[in-house]
Amino acid sequence: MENSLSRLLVGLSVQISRSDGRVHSATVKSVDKSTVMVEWHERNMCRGKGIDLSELCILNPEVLDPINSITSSTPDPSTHVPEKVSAMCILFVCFFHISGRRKPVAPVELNKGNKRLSCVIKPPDMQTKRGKFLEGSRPNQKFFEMIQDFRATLEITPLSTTETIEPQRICVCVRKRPFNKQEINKKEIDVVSVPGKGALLVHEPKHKVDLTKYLDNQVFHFDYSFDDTATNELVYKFTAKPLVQSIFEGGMATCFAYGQTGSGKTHTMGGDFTGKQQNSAKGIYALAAQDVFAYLHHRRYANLDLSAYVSFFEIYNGKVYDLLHKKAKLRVLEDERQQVQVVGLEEVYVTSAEEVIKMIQIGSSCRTSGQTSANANSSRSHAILQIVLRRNDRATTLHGKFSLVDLAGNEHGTDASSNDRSTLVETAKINRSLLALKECIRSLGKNSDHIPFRMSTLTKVLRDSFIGEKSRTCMIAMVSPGMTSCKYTMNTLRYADRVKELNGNSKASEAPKTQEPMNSSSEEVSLHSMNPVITCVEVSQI
Ligand SMILES: Nc1ncnc2c1ncn2[C@@H]1O[C@H](COP(=O)(O)OP(=O)(O)OP(=O)(O)O)[C@@H](O)[C@H]1O
Repeated sequence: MENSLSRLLVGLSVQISRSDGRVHSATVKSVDKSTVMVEWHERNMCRGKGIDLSELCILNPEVLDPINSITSSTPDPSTHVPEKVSAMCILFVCFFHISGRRKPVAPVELNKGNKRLSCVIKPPDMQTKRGKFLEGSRPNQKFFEMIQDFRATLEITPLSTTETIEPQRICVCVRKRPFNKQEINKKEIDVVSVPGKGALLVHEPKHKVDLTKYLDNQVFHFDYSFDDTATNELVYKFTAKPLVQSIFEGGMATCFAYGQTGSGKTHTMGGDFTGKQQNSAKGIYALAAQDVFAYLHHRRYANLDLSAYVSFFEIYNGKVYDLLHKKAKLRVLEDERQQVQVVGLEEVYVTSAEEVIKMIQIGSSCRTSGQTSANANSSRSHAILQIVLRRNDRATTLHGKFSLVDLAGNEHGTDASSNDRSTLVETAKINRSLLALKECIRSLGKNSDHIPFRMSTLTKVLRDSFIGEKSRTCMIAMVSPGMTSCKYTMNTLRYADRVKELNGNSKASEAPKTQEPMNSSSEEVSLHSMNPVITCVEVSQI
């Protein structure tokens, strides 16, 4: 039966429909049960995929013609009638299936019958692998294949390390983390594609009312997009690194890691994990500290006579806890001049990046093991590491500050599964602070006089990050790749998109002109070439 059908169809030019909606011609190569393998040429490559026979018939009703013409014409004695009849039967069944009976078919049955894959036609040894891959069943196999099919059409432009970095007042980036072991074991589907040039796509699996599966492919554009192979060093280079220089020029810099729990915020900021051990030297905190000391020891800034200090604290449920002082509870006060002070916050004088890394380790361990329920709390608290530059004068005047923030998981904003009172209060606080943060960055982007920093403890303690011409902000939105995180991924991207959208629309958001980026190996640059006025934001004692 299959042979007959193959003979009738193989070599035919047919129209095929791609998961991105394109319809184009392809050639039938083989028929296997109800799946028709087709091939076509695209970008100098031979590509192919399997299509359900019923689907092929919808787009190509003329494939029925050869049979019709055979049956309507005078019988040819040389033709093997039983074969033609069986082929006709298959096509008839297929046509019948499409025109009337498809809707009531249960999705499971659709899954079984509608095997569809997209692949680049490769040499025979690779095709064997493809066969094996086809056999592997996974939940939502159809969606998996549709995404693969879509990805095959994407042009990938990897982020080059030599790419020039545009100075921006507000920079918004996105980073996709790789699958973890658990997700691989569960055969999770990767619904996020990062083609590069700041773009990121979410292939949101959806069902039509008749249960037909389709992908809602949504594109987002950011300043930079990092795929799951990006290292912390690469992410740092394009995000926080450009901000280091601004604190030496009297500015306030802030770098936020935003995203769902488990999306990689702590990995990015605090350093990657080897088992349960975190390598604090490999996170953005440590990489920024290294650059701060490189700048501090450079001749360009030597005359400023600056010293570096570190503080590390956590905001949980609107309360501030000092991570460098056994989680001591601290008070946030504001004076009549709107200067905000975290009373008693330990600011440790540091002389090297290694010392900062030690502080990060102390603070991180305090964050995760300071309380019985602290592990759960870590994803519900904001952790803030501040590297402060002070002048070596009597008042140790504040010169510049870099705040690196590992935000609480944003999924609480949409997760209403718990009605436990304390969780609801906690959720409300997180939502409020994330909303306030967005509003403050928005005001910064607009150069607005009114900064709604009083909306939350987070924005109160970061108040000086949102004021002044030299404030610079970077947000790294983290996303998990899996289909089960799709809803949260979309929320993260919409939030980040909103921040970027404001940035893009606002003329005032253009980055203030800074000096040429400093190269530690470059010749000494005279202080005359620097901005003549160094703005100092003084923190008054309350
Ligand atoms: N880019 C990455 N490469 C490899 N592993 C990663 C990456 N990002 C995250 N991970 C791993 O994923 C797990 C969760 O990451 P992480 O703890 O950083 O998430 P999180 O967003 O900080 O979560 P929470 O909000 O609960 O603190 C960790 O085991 C981490 O090592």
